[in-house]
Formats: sequence, structure tokens, C-alpha cells
Amino acid sequence: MTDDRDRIIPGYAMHRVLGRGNTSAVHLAIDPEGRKVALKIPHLETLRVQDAAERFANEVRLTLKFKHPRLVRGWAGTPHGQHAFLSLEYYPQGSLSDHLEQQLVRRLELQRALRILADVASALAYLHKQGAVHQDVKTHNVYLDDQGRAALGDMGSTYFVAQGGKVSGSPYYMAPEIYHGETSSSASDVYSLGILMYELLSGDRPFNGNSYEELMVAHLTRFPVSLSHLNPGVARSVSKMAELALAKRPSDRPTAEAIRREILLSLGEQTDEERGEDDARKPPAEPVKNVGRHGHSTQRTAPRPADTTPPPKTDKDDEKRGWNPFRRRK
Ligand SMILES: Nc1ncnc2c1ncn2[C@@H]1O[C@H](COP(=O)(O)OP(=O)(O)OP(=O)(O)O)[C@@H](O)[C@H]1O
Repeated sequence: MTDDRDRIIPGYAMHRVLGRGNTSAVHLAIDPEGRKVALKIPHLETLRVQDAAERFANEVRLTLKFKHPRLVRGWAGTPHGQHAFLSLEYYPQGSLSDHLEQQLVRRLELQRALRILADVASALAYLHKQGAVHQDVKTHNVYLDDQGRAALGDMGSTYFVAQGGKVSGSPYYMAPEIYHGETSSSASDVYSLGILMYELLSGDRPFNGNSYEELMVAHLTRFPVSLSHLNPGVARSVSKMAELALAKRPSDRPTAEAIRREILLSLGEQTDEERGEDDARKPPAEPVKNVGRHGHSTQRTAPRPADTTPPPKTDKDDEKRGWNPFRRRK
């Protein structure tokens, strides 16, 4: 197999590197139809390690399968082999995490933050309706367009509940039940959305720590200050939703759809504004067979009953290099 730098994908003209993640390099490219696309090419190392290769293949399959205006759209892809790639809708503004890093103040302007949060909630509501769990909601996986709209990306860890999948997450966003070693669910996505709500509307994440263990203790035992106290501009109804989203028990959390509706109401918008678009882009009829998806540091297959095994350290980057929450804001 050739070196990472020499790899080309037939039919695509590569322009420049947009970014590099742990799994892949993403290039700005022109596809065979003349569109500007974000072309994701897995590192050779990714293809060599079975778990990582399967995670990439899962991302390719599910990105191409799901279609929703608030999900990063997949144009084409090859899940396996030397020419594995995923061609994605190009977001010139990059990720929300890039955007926050460029800002002096981490708190976004209220309307802007609410719009982004409503979009992420919309993407999750769609996925949950399809019976899927995303498992990796975080600023790094939210992309922004020129109109201030957002789309959720990175389906690498996504799985269909009916088929089960490996539990994973990013420690800053991970729900208590995942720390407890239990299965993930739509409610754990809602918890991650709650963290994102605090992050964007207050300018800080509700739970912090200098180690994985400190973060785990924070998620398991602490309760955040009310969001409307931290940012008086936030409507009480939205603040309440964020607090409920961070409930320690999954069954106490609202749905992503309920959160979306509350945010849209506070924006003064109709709550069914995307129904037309949703209908236009048909959801998948069936769950994907043999998904074989794998999370960052997958420890077991869900769904399974709760057990007492220690919580997984679920970020492969942290596993490889040792935990350092300040190395990257993922
Ligand atoms: N659709 C897109 N439009 C514009 N830029 C993108 C797009 N997708 C990815 N990028 C850029 O490429 C970078 C790497 O992408 P990404 O984080 O998805 O790679 P990865 O290797 O899958 O990530 P991970 O580290 O989670 O495995 C992003 O941080 C972003 O800057």
C-alpha cells in the first residue's frame, strides 16, 4: 500500500487539506460532478487496525444511508480497502469546535447558539426516530454553514438500537450510565446535547476535571447551576430543558424532539419548520445489516444489562497518548 500522502481517489481532484483527525485526513476536492466536497480519506493506520477500519466503514455506510438537512450529507464513498473514502458536503466554516477556538469569548451570541442547538436537536430527533443512537455529539462533530445553520456529522460511532453496537463517547460529553459501564441510548445522546447547551449558552462546560477520573466523578455526582442563572438571556423553559437533559437517570431526560421544540419556541419559530425537508429526504426503510460499527474505545456491545465493570475510557486518542483533557476540545 502506498504512503498516506500519495493516496488518490480516482475521479476526485484534490485541492488542499482541510484538517486531519485521528482516523482520517480531510481534503477539499472537486468530485466527478464538479462539486466542492470534503473528501475524507482514512489514514493507512486506520485501515490496518480492524476496529478502526470497521468504524470508518460504519461511518461511510451510515452517512450515505441517513438523509436529513441537519446531518452532514454524504455524497459517495467506499467503506473498505485501499481506496476507502467518504465524500461529504463541504462546510467552508468548518466545525463548531474550530469556530469556538477562534473566538476570544467562548459563549456564542444567544440567537446564534439557540439556532445551532435547535439544529443539533433536530438531527438527533431524526436519528432517534430511525432507531439509531449517535454516541458522539460534541462541538468537534458539528459543522456550520454560511447561514448560521448547523449539521451534525461523524457517524463512526452511530448504531441501530435494534442491532446493538459498541458503547463509546467522549468523556466531556459522556452520560453517567456510560461511565457506569451500561449501554448507551437516545437518552445518552440527549445528555451530550445538554452539555452542548451549557457550553454554547454559558461559555463553559458544566463538568470539568483534570483527569478522566475527576470528570467521571463530576458527571456522576455534581449538579450544574441553572443555565438561566449563568446567562440571564436564556429563557427559563430552555434552561429547564438543559438541566433535565443532564438528569443522572436516563428516564428523567426529555427527548431531543422536546428540546428542539422548546428552543424553537424561544426563537419564536414554528416547531415543524423542517417537516417539508424531512419528507423530501426519505429516511432509511430498514436498519443497515452488519453495521459492525465501533466507537473510539469500544468495550462491549449494547444493549446489555448494567454491570459493575469499571467505566470504559472511551476516547482512543486519550488511550493512545494518555489522558489530557486540555490537549483537544473534543
Ligand atoms: N464536511 C466538512 N467540511 C469542512 N471541513 C471538514 C469536513 N469534515 C471534516 N472537516 C475538517 O477535517 C477535520 C478532520 O475531520 P474529522 O475530525 O471528521 O476526522 P476524523 O479523523 O474522522 O476524526 P476523529 O479524530 O474523531 O477520528 C475536521 O476537524 C474539520 O476541520
